[in-house]
Amino acid sequence: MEHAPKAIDVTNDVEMRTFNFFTMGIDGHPLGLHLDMAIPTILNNADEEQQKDWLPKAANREFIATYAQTEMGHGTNLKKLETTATYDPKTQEFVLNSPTITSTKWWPGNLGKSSNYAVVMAQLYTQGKCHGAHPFFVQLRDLNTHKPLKGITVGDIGPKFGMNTVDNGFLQFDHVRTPRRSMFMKHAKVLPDGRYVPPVHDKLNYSAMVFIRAAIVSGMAYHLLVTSTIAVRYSAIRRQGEITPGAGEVKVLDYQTQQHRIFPQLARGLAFRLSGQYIMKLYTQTMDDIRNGDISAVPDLHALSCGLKAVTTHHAALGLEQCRMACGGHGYSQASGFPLHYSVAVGACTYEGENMVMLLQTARHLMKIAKAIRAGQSPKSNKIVDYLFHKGPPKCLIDQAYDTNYRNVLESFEHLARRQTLEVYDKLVQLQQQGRNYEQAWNDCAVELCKATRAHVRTFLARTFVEEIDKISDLSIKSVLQDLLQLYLYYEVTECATGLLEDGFMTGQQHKYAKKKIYEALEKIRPNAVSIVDSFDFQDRELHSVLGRRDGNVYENLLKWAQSSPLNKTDVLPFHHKYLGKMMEEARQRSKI
Ligand SMILES: CCCCCCCC/C=C\CCCCCCCCCCC/C=C/C(=O)SCCNC(=O)CCNC(=O)[C@H](O)C(C)(C)COP(=O)(O)OP(=O)(O)OC[C@H]1O[C@@H](n2cnc3c(N)ncnc32)[C@H](O)[C@@H]1OP(=O)(O)O
Ligand SMILES: Cc1cc2nc3c(=O)[nH]c(=O)nc-3n(C[C@H](O)[C@H](O)[C@H](O)COP(=O)(O)OP(=O)(O)OC[C@H]3O[C@@H](n4cnc5c(N)ncnc54)[C@H](O)[C@@H]3O)c2cc1C
Repeated sequence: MEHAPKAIDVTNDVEMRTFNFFTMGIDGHPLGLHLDMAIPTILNNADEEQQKDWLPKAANREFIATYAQTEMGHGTNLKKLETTATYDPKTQEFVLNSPTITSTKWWPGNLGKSSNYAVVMAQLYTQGKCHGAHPFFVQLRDLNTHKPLKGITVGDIGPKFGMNTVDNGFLQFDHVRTPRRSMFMKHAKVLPDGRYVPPVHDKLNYSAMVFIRAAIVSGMAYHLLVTSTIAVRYSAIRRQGEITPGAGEVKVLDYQTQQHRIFPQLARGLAFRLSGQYIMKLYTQTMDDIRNGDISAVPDLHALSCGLKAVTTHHAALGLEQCRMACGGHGYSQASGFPLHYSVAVGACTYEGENMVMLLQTARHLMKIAKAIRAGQSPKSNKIVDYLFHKGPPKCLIDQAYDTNYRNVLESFEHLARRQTLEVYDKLVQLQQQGRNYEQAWNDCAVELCKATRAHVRTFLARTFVEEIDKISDLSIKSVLQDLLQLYLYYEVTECATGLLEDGFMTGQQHKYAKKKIYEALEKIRPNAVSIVDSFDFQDRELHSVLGRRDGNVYENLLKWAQSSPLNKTDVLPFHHKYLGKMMEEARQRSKI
């Protein structure tokens, strides 16, 4: 029986339970976009009167709304969205139109068959001028018959890589009229006579995307912790091969390679959860500030949410695949749950802002800071980026005898982020001095810009993990989490080793030291591994996995699962005699000739 120390209550909180509702619900939940994007849009973009009208009905589920922004021809470049909303002052209505095939709204979740309302992002035209993409709250289907309203063509976009129980849909408008007040009017407005009133910040209409980007960080934590649970539990019952000849087959979890494959995903899951809580708090605080007229935190929130979303989704996608591969053949079965979790999780690398584009958004923010640093300005007491202004130690100190609170490791991450940020900034300047325009220079530095963002986000994730573990008072829990923290930090050191070795900051000896600390951490985590994942208290139904069952009865239940397949309802299927049986009979006849 695996060692069972005290449970660790890391993810057993309401939010993660809520997340499960969202995420597992996303795979087939008709209210997914209603809850995740339509309601946040109403909360942050509807004025008081609109909120009074729409919010109670939305919360009461008197209708189902989606978030229809992406079009067949454009997802990233919102400036080029083609759906138009043209104001008609005579009737005080907007006319929504899909002028081209590529303007067809394409991808919105639950649009195909479930939703009867949508937040529609459209280019706003009034008094002959285009004011860019703005959100409108539009009814799509009759509330009683659920039939599409006049001028609206809507349907499902067909099977996808995953999430095939979500009716992602398409939507076309043929000069559909909607009242002036269907435009979200908290930030920008169009007056009855057609005059446009601009918002205090032209990106406040994008807040629903920011909410999801922030929420996705915890979402990725959830996916990593779920799949690590499956992989750890299965690896603790699966026996295969011997370590000591003649001593009997070992649990595959005793192989160092198995630990090196799974435990870092566990550690990253915790790291992402802690940063996920931070960014969600920053989102909530920023939305409150905006309500009070203070938009100062908007750029920080945008930059951090884009970077965290891109990094955590990427690592979650890789980590889930590692957990699957660690479970051998049964990991490839639908019975494992991995296909479901993976196909839901990896969608987040694309939706809510494709990862490359998100990394580059954060890089825009970093380049502004680099410019200020090169201009000799001092930091503006912003804990997320202040370290970039500081001069860290000239050499890596991770192998010093005492590294209180991993200060030396954090300074290594800070060094890499600082160097990468400033070097790519200097290259940007140099290319422009050589005659390239800014946009071309930017594109020629894009890969290095993405690296700067990754290094910056790594620093944030690591610092947050260290700070949050330091706050834990229960020493038995703290010691277990410190093992995971040690693994996380030194694993990240090896992951960015090229950057640390490139300028001689870290030595090969120190890289070897980092690896030693990883192997040490793996050994310390091994006896607690099953208890750590059990402490997450995921229900078997959440895991969707025969391999990850809490009772560990994999083999009996794997056979039961297989036998329940429709294919096994009868011993001989009709197709046999119709095709294979006939083919073999004919072959036998031919061989007798
Ligand atoms: C009950 C509540 C319980 C709590 C719930 C939490 C539970 C906790 C646990 C976990 C929850 C997990 C949930 C997981 C989620 C599952 C559900 C998922 C459903 C979602 C399905 C998918 C939906 C979609 O995909 S919606 C469509 C998404 N599309 C995009 O993201 C488009 C990407 N493109 C853009 O955003 C923009 O085009 C751009 C940013 C790339 C470029 O902007 P643009 O204006 O076009 O041009 P640019 O010149 O680059 O920018 C100009 C300046 O504006 C700044 N800026 C841009 N965007 C923003 C912004 N959003 N905010 C602030 N500032 C912005 C930019 O930095 C530029 O500034 P600068 O100063 O000039 O640099
Ligand atoms: C599962 C799922 C659910 C979705 N749900 C919704 C929804 O509910 N509502 C909604 O409105 N949308 C939704 N989407 C659409 C999603 O938001 C878009 O797919 C996403 O924004 C990317 O846009 P795109 O698909 O047009 O790709 P593109 O923007 O065409 O990008 C294609 C490729 O080009 C690269 N690229 C594009 N622009 C740049 C650039 N400036 N610099 C560098 N590289 C660039 C990208 O990195 C990407 O690799 C969903 C998508 C998926 C997969």
